[in-house]
Amino acid sequence: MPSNNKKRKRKNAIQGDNFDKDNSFVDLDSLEWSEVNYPDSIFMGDDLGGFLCLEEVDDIDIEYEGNKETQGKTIKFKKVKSNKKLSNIKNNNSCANPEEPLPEEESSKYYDLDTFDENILIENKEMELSSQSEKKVTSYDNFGNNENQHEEDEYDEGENDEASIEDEIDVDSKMEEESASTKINHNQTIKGTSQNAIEGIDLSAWDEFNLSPIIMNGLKTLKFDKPTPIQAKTLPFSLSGRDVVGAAETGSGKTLAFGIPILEFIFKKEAKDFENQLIGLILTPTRELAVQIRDHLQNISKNSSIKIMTIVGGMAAQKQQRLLSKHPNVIVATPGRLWELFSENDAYLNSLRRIKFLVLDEADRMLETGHFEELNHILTVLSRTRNKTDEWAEDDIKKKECTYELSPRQTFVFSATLNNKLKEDLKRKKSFKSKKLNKESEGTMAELMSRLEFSDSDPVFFDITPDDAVAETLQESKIDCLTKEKDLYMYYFITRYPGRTLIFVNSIDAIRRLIPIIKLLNIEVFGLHAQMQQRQRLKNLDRFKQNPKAVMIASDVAARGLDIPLVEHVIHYQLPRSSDIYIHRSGRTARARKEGISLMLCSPEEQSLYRKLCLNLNKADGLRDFPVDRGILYSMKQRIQLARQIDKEEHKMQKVNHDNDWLKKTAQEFEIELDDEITNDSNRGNQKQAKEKIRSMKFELKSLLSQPLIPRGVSTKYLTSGIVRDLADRLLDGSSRKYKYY
Ligand SMILES: Nc1ncnc2c1ncn2[C@@H]1O[C@H](COP(=O)(O)OP(=O)(O)OP(=O)(O)O)[C@@H](O)[C@H]1O
Repeated sequence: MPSNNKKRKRKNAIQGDNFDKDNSFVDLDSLEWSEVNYPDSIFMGDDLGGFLCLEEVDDIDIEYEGNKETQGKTIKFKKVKSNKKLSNIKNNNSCANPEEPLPEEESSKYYDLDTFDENILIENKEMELSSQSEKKVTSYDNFGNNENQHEEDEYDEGENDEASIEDEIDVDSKMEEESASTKINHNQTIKGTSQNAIEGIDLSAWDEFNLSPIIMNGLKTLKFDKPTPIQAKTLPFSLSGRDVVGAAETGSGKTLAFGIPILEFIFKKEAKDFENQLIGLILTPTRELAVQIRDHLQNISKNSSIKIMTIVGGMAAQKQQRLLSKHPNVIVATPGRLWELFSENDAYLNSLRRIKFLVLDEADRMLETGHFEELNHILTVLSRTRNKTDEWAEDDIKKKECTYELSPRQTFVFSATLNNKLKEDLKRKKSFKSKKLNKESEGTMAELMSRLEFSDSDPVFFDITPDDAVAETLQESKIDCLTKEKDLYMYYFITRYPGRTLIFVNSIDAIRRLIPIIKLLNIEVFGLHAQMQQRQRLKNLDRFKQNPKAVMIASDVAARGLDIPLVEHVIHYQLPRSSDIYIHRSGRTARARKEGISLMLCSPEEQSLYRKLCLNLNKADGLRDFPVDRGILYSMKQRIQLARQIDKEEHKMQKVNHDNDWLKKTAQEFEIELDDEITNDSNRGNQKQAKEKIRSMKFELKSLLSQPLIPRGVSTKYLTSGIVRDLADRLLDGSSRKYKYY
């Protein structure tokens, strides 16, 4: 054992288990030891004789050397290669160490999601996963396995997934199949689809745009009888070749405002002119949004031979490489993965330089940490002035001369939240063309705009965001309550107004704390945050979409752009850090002129943030108080308290089990016989008691849940004046579902 007075634990020391035997012997002190965490109770009271801590090391094999007499006397250590790392990561993801549930106060501590990009966390983990699985795939290749094997490995992340999710992730595979099939002549397609098109929908409002039959059929099938205001305003310009910057409320149809001109450009051409050419690049801040945009564009161009693909992190890079080799016409991407795949490939970089359309969706979010660096690289590649100037010189980007003439490119920038300063500049037709910017402009929208190198000296700018920046059909409200009462009011709202509800929190710990409690209360609930595997994220989204009464607890990874059909309510369990986040979170409901409620749960500690938000949102009078029927709160409180208690006890038990398992395993490895006292085996009786307690509490909760919620004493329901009361009343009598379209 090493001489530094520390006991060390050997890990992965099973001979012949995934080990590469060709490695040579090593000196143990030269290895990367890492400290082992163990429960404090383990060595309590022992005379540890100078013991400091336990350390472990991965990928070491032990060999015993010597002849018959001396066998086992000499130990040698070999550094070996193991593929256990991948399975460790997988295990860590699928079964986190049980911990004590966090108290509300703690789990409500803020991660500043304006600056903290969860994607970076997951990206690192996934990069590791991805490179591991790629290595695995490559090694299969060496053994001569066929491509089907790759398919199995692509999402090698543990669980068996349902077909629906496979479908969702795998729409890109359809591109693969389609590109292999005979190319479709667009005129034939038009004939085919018009026969299937839904009759009886008047599309005359679209006539002025003279759209191709494929898109008209798509609009008909989707029953989009007229353009939304942002579409009506921007299409005449974007279709005639102008650059456009558009700001419009959430859910107002911005995707087609930038999507139609790209598709139209492709459909107006002969298939042979574009079939292998990358025409459009759409950059988005999140993966789910990229997948959603691709689906939306595919839906509108059904039965055409257009190839639209997503390039996003969290999905197998190998597969995305393979799809890229099929020459997509439109790529919807997150900047990070796009840069990862394109930066080392000159052919890809050249195809980027030739694009005819560049779109930045949710442009302002792209400025945030985690996106801007890669976006910067991409814009440097796309820059037309780069070869003539050293203004944007960047060491790590290959400065290859373009040997061909760059064709004109249209640029579209869209968001629901462009800042006021930028709007002012755009209104004043301030030119962003390659102007020198001062230090303060670094990383701002102004810098981004100048980097975009619009073809227009003044891009067309439309700002149709309402004064308070949220949809007219959104009813905004708040409940003032103590932090510890938030669970109760959340439960009150979701039971009193059942409907598809998205609950936003500011930390992943809060998601982990709330999900089991809501589950115990018999409500179907899912989580969505960036530390989740991409596959699990899509799966949860899919399930949430399928159940009209489901609840999803999400971090702000779900705040931008996601178009989930009929999200009726958004709850801000914790206040958003900025008014932009508030707008995007709330914008997950009340989309496409449908009604929706946004409810803020505001604790006393959040009051000053609340006032700032109202100021920025032009809501001098604040938000309306949501009417609460206090009569039934008492019975709800009992349920919530019981659910929280059960959850706490379950965590406690899991933790004891987990510690015991760890201890036994460790002792086995060291061949130490453990005392009953230490292993907690003597506590078996306590464990049994705890189980019994949980069982009886669950029984009690079940009985409470089966009883109707009866108001206690006289109902003290009070209703505030105005629209929220009206909406709450209408929600109660079920008459609020009026679906209006533009
Ligand atoms: N012309 C139309 N008529 C009716 N519905 C439409 C029309 N255009 C788009 N929609 C629908 O409106 C919804 C919102 O559209 P979209 O996702 O493009 O909004 P958005 O403005 O990009 O929102 P966000 O800012 O939240 O990303 C979608 O379900 C879309 O199918």
